[in-house]
Amino acid sequence: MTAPVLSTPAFSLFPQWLPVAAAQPAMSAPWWQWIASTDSLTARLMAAGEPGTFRVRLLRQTIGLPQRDEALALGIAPRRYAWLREVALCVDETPWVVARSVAPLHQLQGKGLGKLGERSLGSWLFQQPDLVRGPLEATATPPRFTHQQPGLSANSLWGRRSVFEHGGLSLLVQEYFLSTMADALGLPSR
Ligand SMILES: C=C(O[C@@H]1C=C(C(=O)O)C=C[C@H]1O)C(=O)O
Repeated sequence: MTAPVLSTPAFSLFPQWLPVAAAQPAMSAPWWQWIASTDSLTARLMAAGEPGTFRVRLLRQTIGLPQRDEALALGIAPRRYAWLREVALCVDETPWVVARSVAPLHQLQGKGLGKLGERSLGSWLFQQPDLVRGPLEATATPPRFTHQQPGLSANSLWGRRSVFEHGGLSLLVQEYFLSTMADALGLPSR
C-alpha cells in the first residue's frame, strides 16, 4: 500500500493530517523517533544540541482567528477568537523547528500564557501534573503560518500536531521539523 497523500505535499494547499501510524510507512526510522515521541520536544532538542544552545525565538503572539483545520482539531467554531503563538525553536541560533500553538481565548483566564515570552511553552506544559496529550497526527505539507519568514516553511520536512489538555484548557500544538535539523543531526530527508 502507498501513502498517496503524504507523497505529494507540493500539490496540497492545506495540511493533510494523518494519524502518525498511518504516516509511518512514508517515514524513515530516525524521523519516526522524533515525530512519534510524546514527551517534551523542548527537552529533546536541548539534549540533541550543544548544552546551552537551545532557544525559543518568538515570531508572533496575538489574538486572531484560527485556521479552519485548527478550529476543527480543537472542536471550536472557526470564527471564535483564539490565542495564537508562533515560534522558532533554535539550536545555536539556527531554527530547527517552527511551531504554532492555538488555544480558545475563553479558556486562557488565569493561565499566564500571555507573559510566556521566549520561555518554552513545552517546559510550562510538561510541568502540569494533570496534563493529557491527545493523539499525534503528521503531515508532509509545509506550514502556512511562516509568511513573515518564507524561507522557513520551504525547509519543512515533517509536521505533527496534537492537542494538550490541562485545567480546562485545550491547546493545539503544531510543530514542523526543518531540513536544517536534518542536516545538523544527519537525519534522512524524510
Ligand atoms: C509542546 C512543546 O512545546 C514546544 C515549545 C513551544 C513554544 O514555546 O511555543 C511550542 C511548541 C513546542 O515545540 C514541547 O516542548 O513538547
